[in-house]
Amino acid sequence: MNKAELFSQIQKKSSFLCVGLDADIQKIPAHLKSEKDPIFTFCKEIIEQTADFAVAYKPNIAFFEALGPQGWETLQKVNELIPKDIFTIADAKRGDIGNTSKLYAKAFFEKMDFDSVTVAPYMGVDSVTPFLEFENKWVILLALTSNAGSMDFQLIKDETGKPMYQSVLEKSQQWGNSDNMMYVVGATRGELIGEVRKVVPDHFFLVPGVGAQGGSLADVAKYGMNSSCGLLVNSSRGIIYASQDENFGKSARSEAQKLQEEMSSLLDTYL
Ligand SMILES: O=c1ccn([C@@H]2O[C@H](COP(=O)(O)O)[C@@H](O)[C@H]2O)c(=O)[nH]1
Repeated sequence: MNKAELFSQIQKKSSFLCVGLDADIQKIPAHLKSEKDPIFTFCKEIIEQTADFAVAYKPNIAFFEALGPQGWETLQKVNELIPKDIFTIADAKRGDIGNTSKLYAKAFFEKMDFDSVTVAPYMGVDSVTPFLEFENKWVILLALTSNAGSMDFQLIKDETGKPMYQSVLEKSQQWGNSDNMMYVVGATRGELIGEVRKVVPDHFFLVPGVGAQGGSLADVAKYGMNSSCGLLVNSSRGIIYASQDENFGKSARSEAQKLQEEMSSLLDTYL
């Protein structure tokens, strides 16, 4: 999916919601555990109930990998189930020496046909560029993450006062552009999102951290929205575990709808 197609979906649905599929076998409703593939059944119901409001789905690969070989099969089946006009993100946080990154890219883009994969920038140019060699596929580079540990490295300033996340943003401009690269920017970072936006005015941000991590959707839009929206805001646990009984799908739908309605009004305000 290209940038224009993504923006068109955002306009059509009045939404920039990404539903995170962090499908934890310990947390899914008890009645699903007797199913042949409980995680698949769970994700299927979540996708069917939320697809009207979502412009992206983000399976976090950890939750599938943790199930062993069966988990990879489940991930593939889940990805195939997602409607083709909805953007898909493999949240895998990959990145290694060039020849290894190349095979990670092949796995997620060719074998599994995801639209995008999250990539860690720490190993630099040769670890990231192999992911950029696939047409209509995207790298989503970790820039300013939502967790407390992001302070350990990302906010360290160099001798000119520039924080490390800013160096990541600037350097990576030499690798990709706003048609094949997005950045992870945590919703918990408040007005720092505006600082990121100043450095990369045209790129999309994948923004985790609303819902369970307490980030403010209004602040994300205020500081981060650009003329093509430029935001995919993720919520995982706040949607998929809205209830853990037989009605979990309907509860997820209702949470997704609430976020979409807020997003619709933010799009009216800022676009
Ligand atoms: O900075 C980051 C990068 C990735 N994540 C991932 O996003 C979701 C958030 O889940 P919630 O339940 O909505 O908190 C999860 O998959 C994380 O691994 C992040 O939170 N922050």
